[in-house]
Amino acid sequence: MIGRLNHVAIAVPDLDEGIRLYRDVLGARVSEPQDEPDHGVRVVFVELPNTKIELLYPLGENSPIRSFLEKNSSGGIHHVCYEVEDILAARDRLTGEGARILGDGEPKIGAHGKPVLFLHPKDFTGTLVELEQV
Ligand SMILES: C[C@@H](C(=O)O)C(=O)SCCNC(=O)CCNC(=O)[C@H](O)C(C)(C)COP(=O)(O)OP(=O)(O)OC[C@H]1O[C@@H](n2cnc3c(N)ncnc32)[C@H](O)[C@@H]1OP(=O)(O)O
Ligand SMILES: [Co+2]
Repeated sequence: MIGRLNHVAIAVPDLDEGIRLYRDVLGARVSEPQDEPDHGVRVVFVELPNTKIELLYPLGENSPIRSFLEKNSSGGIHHVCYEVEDILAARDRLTGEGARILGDGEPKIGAHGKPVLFLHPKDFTGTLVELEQV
């Protein structure tokens, strides 16, 4: 059911420093920061030949990454995003398997303008999983 790895997300305590590290030190192509108020994050995409790295910085008081950064003060890998062809079919199959969909269970539009869902990290060996319909 899952397809390609769309991105690996890294939460960062300092977005400018994250951009500097990926652009100037590692020599990658890095997008302009974009605010995603529906998701409570500011994001930057690092474009690699085979996938993307999403640098995440909290936006707003209720950012879902705030407590993660409190526990991981240097930042850290926050989630992996797998592509699916049909997000509602994926959701129904996963809920049938007992996995918990985060939020209200309905897809939101993600940073690429496509529907996304998140699965509880405790149901996937401690890793927060995002699904994106492509
Ligand atoms: C723009 C979009 C896109 O790409 O298109 C995005 O990616 S937006 C990316 C940002 N959006 C999201 O992450 C949305 C989905 N995330 C959420 O709903 C939340 O972050 C949760 C995953 C439910 C965690 O919420 P919160 O940190 O407030 O809860 P909590 O501190 O009580 O954590 C509950 C337990 O889960 C663990 N936990 C929390 N975040 C985790 C993570 N990222 N990876 C692995 N484990 C994690 C905690 O350590 C804790 O375990 P212990 O109890 O063992 O200590
Ligand atoms: Co993401």
